[in-house]
Amino acid sequence: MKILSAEQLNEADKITLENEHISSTRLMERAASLVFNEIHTRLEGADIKIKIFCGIGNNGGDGLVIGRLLHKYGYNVEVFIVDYSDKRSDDFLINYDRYKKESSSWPEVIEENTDFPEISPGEFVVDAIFGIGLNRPAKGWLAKLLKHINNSGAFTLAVDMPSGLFPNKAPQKDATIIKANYTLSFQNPKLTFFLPETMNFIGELQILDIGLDRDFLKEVKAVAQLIGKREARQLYRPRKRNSHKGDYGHTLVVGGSYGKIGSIVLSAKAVLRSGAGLCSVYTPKCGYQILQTALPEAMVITDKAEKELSEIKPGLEPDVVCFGMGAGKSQTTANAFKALLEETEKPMLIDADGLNMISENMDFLNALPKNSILTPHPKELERLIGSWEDDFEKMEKVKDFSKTNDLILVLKGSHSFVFSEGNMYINNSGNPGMATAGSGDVLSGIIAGLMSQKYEPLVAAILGVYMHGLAGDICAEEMGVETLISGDLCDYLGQAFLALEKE
Ligand SMILES: NC(=O)C1=CN([C@@H]2O[C@H](COP(=O)(O)OP(=O)(O)OC[C@H]3O[C@@H](n4cnc5c(N)ncnc54)[C@H](O)[C@@H]3O)[C@@H](O)[C@H]2O)[C@@H](O)CC1
Ligand SMILES: [K+]
Repeated sequence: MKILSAEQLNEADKITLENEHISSTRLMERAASLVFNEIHTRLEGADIKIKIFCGIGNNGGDGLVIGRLLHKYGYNVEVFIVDYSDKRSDDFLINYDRYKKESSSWPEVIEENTDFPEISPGEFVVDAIFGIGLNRPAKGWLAKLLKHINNSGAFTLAVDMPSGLFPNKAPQKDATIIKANYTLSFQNPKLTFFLPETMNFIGELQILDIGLDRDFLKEVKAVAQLIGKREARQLYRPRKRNSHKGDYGHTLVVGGSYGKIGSIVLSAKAVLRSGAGLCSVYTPKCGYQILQTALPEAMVITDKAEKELSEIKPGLEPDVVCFGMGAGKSQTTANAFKALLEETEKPMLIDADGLNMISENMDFLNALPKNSILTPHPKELERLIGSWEDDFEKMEKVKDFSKTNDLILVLKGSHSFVFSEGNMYINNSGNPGMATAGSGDVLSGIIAGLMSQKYEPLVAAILGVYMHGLAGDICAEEMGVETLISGDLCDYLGQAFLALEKE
């Protein structure tokens, strides 16, 4: 699904009105009716107190339509106009009048010195103060009102966006923002919903298709692509009946050091579980028995050194090399890594200490085969590209870094991001249970395993990240988020592939 900016959504809005020959009031009625339907379906006429806070722009107009419909269906609803400016939008005014005509009660106006209405924890609040039109932080009494709603403990539903959040820029550090339990957003998700600093304001997210112009939406260049099951399924290639293990490639996992052999056990297991035909592991001597015992399906080749990688001479030609997990970053290992980079021509996957060694020797980037994949977590990323002011600056820096160096970057996080050629893909699977030791080693293995099966590196990265999250989701559903450990992610990959294929 495409993630669009406020400007693009406004453009889509305009084009829809022209092409469908409808008024903006009609479009507002359509969008807000969908919100009403969602509320009505869930509340089923319950006698719960509903308070709707409407701004004076079109988000407020939506709120008034929702209020009118709830009123019509007999709900116990109170509407408040948050009167922060006299620049009321036309559709706000039309719906303000309609509300007054069709409902028995008039909305209450909240201004600078008005006492805020009391809100109790059992009530239902609809936040229709600001949507994508927010152009500066909420200040003064307005900020106090947002805090008052947040402190009430009431269930809060945000219309289009939680008020106070910008769709495509970072909020100020001390900004006041509605902390929604649920967000019903129109047509396309907004970038801010997926960034670490702002994602927690959204609560649960649902996108409502308000029927904006299909052709425009198809053509417009997305700010980013959100990768869900539908998108992942399109990337997946089922196996042919008539095939053998050679068709699925040979992955070489290189890494491990004394005390950190577990990391490559996890990566190699994920390589095989994601469908690679063969997996070899190159490791210091101390890893030999551990690997052969823990993972008899993998072949093991050892370095001449006992406890660290000193010279990477596997004596085979793999389809893909997956490097770095548990490798350590001694000078000896760094030299061996540099030599490996220089000898390798096919795109590689670099993780963990491989990334740290690059950060300490940025010239290694020149030797990295084009289209290789780097999989940093935020700390590793900071070592690679330096610090950033906010999430939006971070995204721009990563985009530039991946473009300049001709590589694919997977930024791991609650929503992992994949960057390639100036494009951005946001993963929508996964859960907090996956914040556990070794989860990244499994991800590297999955992506490398897919690369060895001749998935293009970018496709392997996007699909791999999705499958990793999906395995985690299935797993968490069965065992809970606390209990999930990385080995489980490998074990549940099979169920994830089955779930991907199922409608
Ligand atoms: N674009 C679309 O396709 C559709 C949009 N609709 C609704 O329209 C909304 C956007 O409406 P608007 O563009 O009128 O914008 P909003 O209703 O989000 O807010 C706009 C008003 O607030 C003012 N403002 C912004 N930040 C402020 C601040 N911090 N303090 C005080 N005033 C501030 C602006 O100058 C503007 O007058 C969407 O979020 C959605 O709810 C829907 O009605 C249907 C279709
Ligand atoms: K809102």
